[in-house]
Amino acid sequence: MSVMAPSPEKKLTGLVAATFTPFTPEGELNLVKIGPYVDYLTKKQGVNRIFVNGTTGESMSLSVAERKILAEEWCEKAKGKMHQVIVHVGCMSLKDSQELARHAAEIKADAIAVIAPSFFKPSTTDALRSFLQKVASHAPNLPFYYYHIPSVTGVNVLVRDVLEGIEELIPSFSGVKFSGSDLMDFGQCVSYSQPHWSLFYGMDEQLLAALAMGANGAVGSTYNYVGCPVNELISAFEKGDLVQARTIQFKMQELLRYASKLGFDLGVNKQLMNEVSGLCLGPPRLPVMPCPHAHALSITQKYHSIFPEY
Ligand SMILES: CC(=O)N[C@@H]([C@@H](O)[C@H](O)[C@H](O)CO)[C@@H](O)CC(=O)C(=O)O
Repeated sequence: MSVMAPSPEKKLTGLVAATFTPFTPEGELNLVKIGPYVDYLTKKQGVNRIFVNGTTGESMSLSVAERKILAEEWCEKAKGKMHQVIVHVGCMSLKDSQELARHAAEIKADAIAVIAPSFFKPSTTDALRSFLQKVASHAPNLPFYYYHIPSVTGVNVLVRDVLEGIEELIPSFSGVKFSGSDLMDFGQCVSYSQPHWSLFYGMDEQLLAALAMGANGAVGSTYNYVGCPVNELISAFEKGDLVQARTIQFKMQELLRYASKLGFDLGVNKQLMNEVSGLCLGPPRLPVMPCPHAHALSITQKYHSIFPEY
């Protein structure tokens, strides 16, 4: 199989929303919501890139068949509207991950990402690198991102070590979605990064620090509903207006701090999105619990008091 180097004009930058998976009240996929969801992100949130079937999308609670249907629908509805659709294909099983990688290539996704398996965890960095290589090789022409999220996977390797000579192993390697708090490791990844790679930061509450460290952009759940202010944060940072960038980051932190006191988990996060967007994306899937109504109202009020203009 021939391997295409990722084209520089497709280099990922800016804000990427990690999408929620729309469910019916009965817990089945609710595909009719995906078209309006894409329009909401592009028109109301100024977000033109999506990361689907990730943590926010509850990928690990979905079947392989459901993940394929979702990936297809996201790619279809995003056509001509979104700049990029990245499909997360990581699973506990290597075979399932490879199947999803091949499928992502078939449906012409723009890129794939893979999380570390977390039931049987890779015992060494090399074991993780081998897993990633075996998945990437099933979609050799798609840009490939390693998805680091140690708070969820418990796989706390240094990403910089994962990157050592990685293009010899994975020629399609294109960067990292770094959802960890270790900014030294992140900085070392930036320092080692190749010009065509993208290093995306995924702890939304401290994006500004990652931008200062050299992040090319951000992937996160909150960009579903704070896309506009965070785009302003990035612009302010690029203009060197740190006071304005900090003001926006602090507002986001205030919202998340408030929500955390009420137990900010995926169920609460999804309900906040439902309230703010009006999209009715349904409840989360068990074992994630739906958000208590009173909490959702209280956090939504806080959102509107912090971001009255949106
Ligand atoms: C643990 C977790 O869910 N992290 C989120 C963040 O966006 C997170 O919700 C945010 O920083 C608030 O804590 C993302 O990194 C996850 C993500 O991008 C994804 O859905 O794949």
